[in-house]
Amino acid sequence: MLLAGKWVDAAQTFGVYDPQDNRLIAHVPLSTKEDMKRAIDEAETAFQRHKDWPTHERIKVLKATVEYMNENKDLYAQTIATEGSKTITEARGEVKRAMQTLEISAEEARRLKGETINFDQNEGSENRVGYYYRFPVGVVGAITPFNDPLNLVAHKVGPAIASGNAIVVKPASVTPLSALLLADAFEAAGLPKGMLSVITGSGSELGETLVQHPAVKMVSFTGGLNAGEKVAEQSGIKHIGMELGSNSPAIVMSDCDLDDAVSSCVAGSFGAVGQNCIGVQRIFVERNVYDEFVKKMVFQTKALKVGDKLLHDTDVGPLITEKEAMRVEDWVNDAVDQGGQILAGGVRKGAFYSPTILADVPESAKIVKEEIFGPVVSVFPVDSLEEAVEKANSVDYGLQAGIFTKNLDHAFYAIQHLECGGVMVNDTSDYRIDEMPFGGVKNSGLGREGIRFSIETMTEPKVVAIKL
Ligand SMILES: NC(=O)c1ccc[n+]([C@@H]2O[C@H](COP(=O)([O-])OP(=O)(O)OC[C@H]3O[C@@H](n4cnc5c(N)ncnc54)[C@H](O)[C@@H]3O)[C@@H](O)[C@H]2O)c1
Ligand SMILES: O=C[C@H](O)CS(=O)(=O)O
Repeated sequence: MLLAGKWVDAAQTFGVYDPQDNRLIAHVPLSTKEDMKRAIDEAETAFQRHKDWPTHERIKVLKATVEYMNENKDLYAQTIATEGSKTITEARGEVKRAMQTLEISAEEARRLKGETINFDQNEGSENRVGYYYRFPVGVVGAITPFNDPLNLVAHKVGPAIASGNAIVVKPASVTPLSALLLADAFEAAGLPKGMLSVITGSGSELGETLVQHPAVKMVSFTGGLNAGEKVAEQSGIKHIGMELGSNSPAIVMSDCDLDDAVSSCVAGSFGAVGQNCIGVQRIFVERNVYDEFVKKMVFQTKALKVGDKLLHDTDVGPLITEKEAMRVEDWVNDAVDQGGQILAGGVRKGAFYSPTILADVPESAKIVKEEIFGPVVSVFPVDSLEEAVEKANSVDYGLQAGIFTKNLDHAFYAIQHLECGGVMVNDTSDYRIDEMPFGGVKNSGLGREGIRFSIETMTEPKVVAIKL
């Protein structure tokens, strides 16, 4: 088989399929542990060779990468929409964000600095001057999920390159093409050979090799809790960044703009087919507006167009596999068996699952306690903000949360008491700009992404004290 200009044994490849119709769209290398080790060794060699790679050159490569992506943005969008679940409209949005992520990375490269230290604050150190500066850890190992196959890879590669690191990426096996295209852009932009490698294949097979390799000094993982726990166990004494799952709540108070809350919750629950770490999964509505809220949300949800991802007026595409759609169906049926009511949706057709609203679901149900990662949201009436916050906090995740209210006291109570990494006021949890600190507490992860924050985990401070 001819693959990327090289003849390879077909057994050394695996297929990438469009989840919409199971059409084979590409073959990519089924890399081995030896391939991963070779990529890491190349990364280490490249890092050592380019330790003095000047910041202005790093900025130039990042900016040239963005230019290349902009010239090919239709190809990038088409690839995201074809290999993944996103509609073409959502995919175009992701390409724009990925370019922005790399632009911010170039800016943060310029801002990467240390500080002077006034040693004379200590008696006996009056004759010392100095500072600390940040230096790159060396080789970063990155493992990325399927749902944002371009921007979440950019969120690792951008800061790594900006801070002078080499990086080896293991993308999700179902959506590797976007990561490979990103590598093409960096190559076209003149990134020195070996500074970035994308190694495709099985996560469990290659992930262990990547995170345990002694040359890998920082592990940056984004994915589900199960895999994240394995990566954390395997990594050992290394810098580690964990961006994991969630089960995000929205609180709707009666004093809010209800129409705004409804439209935001519909978008936040069903965007990207709900395969979104900060998607809305639970909505707590103050009882005196609960019926009106539910009626309006059901109406808008039923109006969503589910269908062909590549059509511009499609709102919701397929889940990433039919198997995932069947899992979502099972979780909904489990909730119904426990007394839950389906107010909208609840219908599966192949990999498609209609946007679903559940009511009267017991709080002990799996679909309330765990991460559904699908187009299903559960609504609950509450009698007070305190009750809403207590219920919002009653899961083992804490990534982001949203509260709709015009009352500042309510907003600041929620800000103070919600256990999570981000609180959005008058918006849902599904809000992020790529520069802000992003991450969660409890089982939602360790550390923060967002370019400047990623760079901190990919660099080490070194103190310099000069005795005069
Ligand atoms: N917090 C965030 O920023 C964020 C962003 C996107 C997705 N996510 C989470 O990711 C999950 C969905 O993505 P997914 O289905 O691709 O996740 P996943 O955990 O199944 O896979 C994520 C990555 O880990 C690899 N992997 C799987 N098992 C592994 C192992 N044992 N060792 C090493 N690597 C392994 C996979 O190949 C993939 O590249 C959801 O839980 C979602 O919330 C979190
Ligand atoms: O799925 C989780 C993503 O990190 C959310 S976003 O696409 O970056 O906003």
